[in-house]
Amino acid sequence: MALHTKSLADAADTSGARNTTPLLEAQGLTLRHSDATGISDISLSLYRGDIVGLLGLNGAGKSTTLRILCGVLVPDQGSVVINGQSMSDNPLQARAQVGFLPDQPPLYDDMRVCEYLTLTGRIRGLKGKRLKTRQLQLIEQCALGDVQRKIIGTLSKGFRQRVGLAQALIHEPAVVLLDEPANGLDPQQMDGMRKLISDIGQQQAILFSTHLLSEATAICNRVAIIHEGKLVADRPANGDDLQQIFQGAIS
Ligand SMILES: Nc1ncnc2c1ncn2[C@@H]1O[C@H](COP(=O)(O)OP(=O)(O)OP(=O)(O)O)[C@@H](O)[C@H]1O
Repeated sequence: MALHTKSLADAADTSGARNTTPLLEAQGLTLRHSDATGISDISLSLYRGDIVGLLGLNGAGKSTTLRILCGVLVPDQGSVVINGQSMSDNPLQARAQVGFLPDQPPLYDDMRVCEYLTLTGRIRGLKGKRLKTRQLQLIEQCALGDVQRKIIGTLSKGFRQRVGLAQALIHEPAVVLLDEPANGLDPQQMDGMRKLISDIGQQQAILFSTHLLSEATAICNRVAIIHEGKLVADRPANGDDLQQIFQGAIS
């Protein structure tokens, strides 16, 4: 796994990606919930080929950050630009370039998997041959072939996550945001999810949240540590000091 992690980091670093415009640029994001919790002054950039783990404990602010980045929440302060489109000035154009898998996948339990992918594709503006092609690609990529005719409500947690991921990817977004995609999966399903994230991260930029440092270092080229609403580190995932930094931040 260490070798795999290194190859991902190298792929991102040797592609010249750092010389290009970020696919996602967040500056000074601040949001206070009614009870004064939330996030404060979070800045983050993602480039093509980045797979970044947003690592933090329960309540650290991971979901709040991801929801702001995908345009579901509006921050009190700060800005988000997705592939050159400002989330505040051009929200439709910016949101069209983001795929989001929330912590609870937004599924319709009484639909079949293939019907759901048709629906979510249409919502994202796909139709005709393009829609059919993307459905077929995602059924293969997310290994949904055996369940494509099944009712979503009958699927296991792992397959529900895969369907949720497929809806996040259907419009080929520049930026993919995943809120604890491996949560509740068994080790085999977790391996499958990691492989999927590694595959899609080659062409896009991915930010996913996790509680686990091991999860982040397994597939990411960078790890951003969030604690009590603040970003306390943003480092290469293969840095020897990550464990120490994470322990220091949360103790
Ligand atoms: N809608 C809301 N209203 C009030 N407080 C909220 C709301 N959403 C989140 N919070 C609070 O903001 C803080 C950050 O929550 P958030 O869900 O972003 O954390 P998280 O890192 O995703 O946590 P977890 O790992 O448990 O999902 C927490 O203290 C949470 O209770």
